[in-house]
Amino acid sequence: MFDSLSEIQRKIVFEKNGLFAVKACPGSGKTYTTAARLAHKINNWQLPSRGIAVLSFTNVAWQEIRKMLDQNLGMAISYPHYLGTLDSFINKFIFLPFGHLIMGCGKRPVLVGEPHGTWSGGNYDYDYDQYFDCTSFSITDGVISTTADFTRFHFKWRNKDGSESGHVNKLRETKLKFWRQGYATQADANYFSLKILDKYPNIARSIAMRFPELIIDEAQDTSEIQLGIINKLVDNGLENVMLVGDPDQAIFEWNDARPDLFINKLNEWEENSVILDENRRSSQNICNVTYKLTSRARPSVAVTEAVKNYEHVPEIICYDQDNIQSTLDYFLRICEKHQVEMSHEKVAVIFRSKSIQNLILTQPVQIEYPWLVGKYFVRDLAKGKYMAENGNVFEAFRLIEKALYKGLHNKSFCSTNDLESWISARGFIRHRQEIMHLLRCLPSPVGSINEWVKQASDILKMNNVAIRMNLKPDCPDCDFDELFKITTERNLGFRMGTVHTFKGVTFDAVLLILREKGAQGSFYRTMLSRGLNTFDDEELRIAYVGMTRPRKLLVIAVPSEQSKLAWEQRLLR
Ligand SMILES: Nc1ncnc2c1ncn2[C@@H]1O[C@H](COP(=O)(O)OP(=O)(O)OP(=O)(O)O)[C@@H](O)[C@H]1O
Repeated sequence: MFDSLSEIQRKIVFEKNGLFAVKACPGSGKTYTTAARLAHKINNWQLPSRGIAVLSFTNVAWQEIRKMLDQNLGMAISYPHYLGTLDSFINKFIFLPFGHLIMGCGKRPVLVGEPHGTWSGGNYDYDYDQYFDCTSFSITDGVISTTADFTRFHFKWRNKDGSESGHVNKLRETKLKFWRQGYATQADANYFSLKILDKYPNIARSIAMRFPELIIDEAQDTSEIQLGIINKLVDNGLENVMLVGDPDQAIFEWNDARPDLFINKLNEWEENSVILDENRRSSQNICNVTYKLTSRARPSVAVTEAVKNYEHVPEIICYDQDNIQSTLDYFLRICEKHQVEMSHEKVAVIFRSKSIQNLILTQPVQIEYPWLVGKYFVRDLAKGKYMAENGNVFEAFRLIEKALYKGLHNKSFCSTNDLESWISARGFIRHRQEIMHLLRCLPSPVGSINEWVKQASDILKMNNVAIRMNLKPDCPDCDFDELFKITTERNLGFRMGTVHTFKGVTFDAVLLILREKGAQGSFYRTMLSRGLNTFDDEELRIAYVGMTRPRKLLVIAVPSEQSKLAWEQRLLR
């Protein structure tokens, strides 16, 4: 692992210390270098109860570091060091042990909402309780949405004159109510953690003692609050921080990413910082095209022997919405012609919008969901049965037991503790037997959901399970497959997913499918003709992350000749 490091990578691995940032282009070995630095540090570590924390943003990203260490050096990370997500670090060392000091609840808080579990709060359509899991607070204490999907809310956040609508205050009250009961979402956990470190500097000092070295991968995705937490640790004695990231790849699922935060840090620590600008993933042809979407003056240099001179020049093609299959066929023919092996590891179809996936899998674009607010356990029971029938009995069991708990106790959320106490009160064996019995007895998950719910209600009654199941009275009936079809890539032979799911991942060949507009509603061709680049707009960064995944083949598909022209003018001229 160490032998193949470039000179500048070696500097990062063996020499750099103190506070510094590494600004790097796609495929420049950010993950590889981070893993190598960690290995080198651990091999020379002298402190028995203090360690290095290596943090990334997604589970996929930190697992990639773990895999690189395991495969290259047979090394595993254990105490006193910590490898995981930044969120998990914040939860474990700040929020869960100390959250009660500041939340107004008398006990250790419980994390709810994704990724910790589904929140099903609220008892009627306009009940603000249902929004607890998709709202939080900003660094300046304003209520914010943590979902990009504003159709989830039954109201507008702003009045016509731009002022905050009265609904926002209702959301604030809901947040305070559930906080006092000890519930918090991940965004709340970050918000409170910054407040904890601010109010109790001793806690910040003890974390800086426990982890004298912090390495943050994908640091371009650090939010203002998370960066605030890192700054607090530095203010309280943390001496070694390495932030490694690429501002051109700052993209965030539910919020505008803030590449400027990383750039500010880079400027603040300029003297000690480093730039990694050799591309170890892609061909020079791909580098020559993709950099044109950024503000950089020159393409990065492709250095990997096996791909750097690969002859295929990225293509931009038009697709027909009603016949996306012909575009797929075209891409697969190119892969075949260039002898790219068709497999999930090597080939991917990547899109910005999930609606493209529906086109590929010929699923309905949108259906109205029949679930009633406050009765989401009906969905979970139906989904559990569907999953069991499709071979995923373990997950189905877990979904059904939590759904039953919520239905029987009229609760919005079932935490691990709730579930454990319920199971121990019922008796473990009886609990398992009853859930398995119900899983078997629930009607077969085919055809009409209305019909299924009627039959399932009777079955629950016969089994003395006292919960009432119903659906929205005026919702059109839908079919099980429409509701729950598990999107399977298995038969397609290649990977398929949104740009966000493939961040940091490498393929040999990529088909990137874009719509006319990004999710925020701006036309790509307008952004391109106005000369905007990845620094100006998150939609362009998302497209950039997608187009920098392949080693050898890149095909970008857009929906009209006009779009094609705009993309060609920017990337291919
Ligand atoms: N010094 C090196 N020796 C061998 N392989 C390397 C080296 N540096 C990087 N690589 C390889 O180059 C590829 C890209 O590296 P890596 O995934 O670390 O880049 P990255 O900068 O994290 O990419 P992205 O910005 O897209 O997330 C990987 O296959 C990695 O194993």
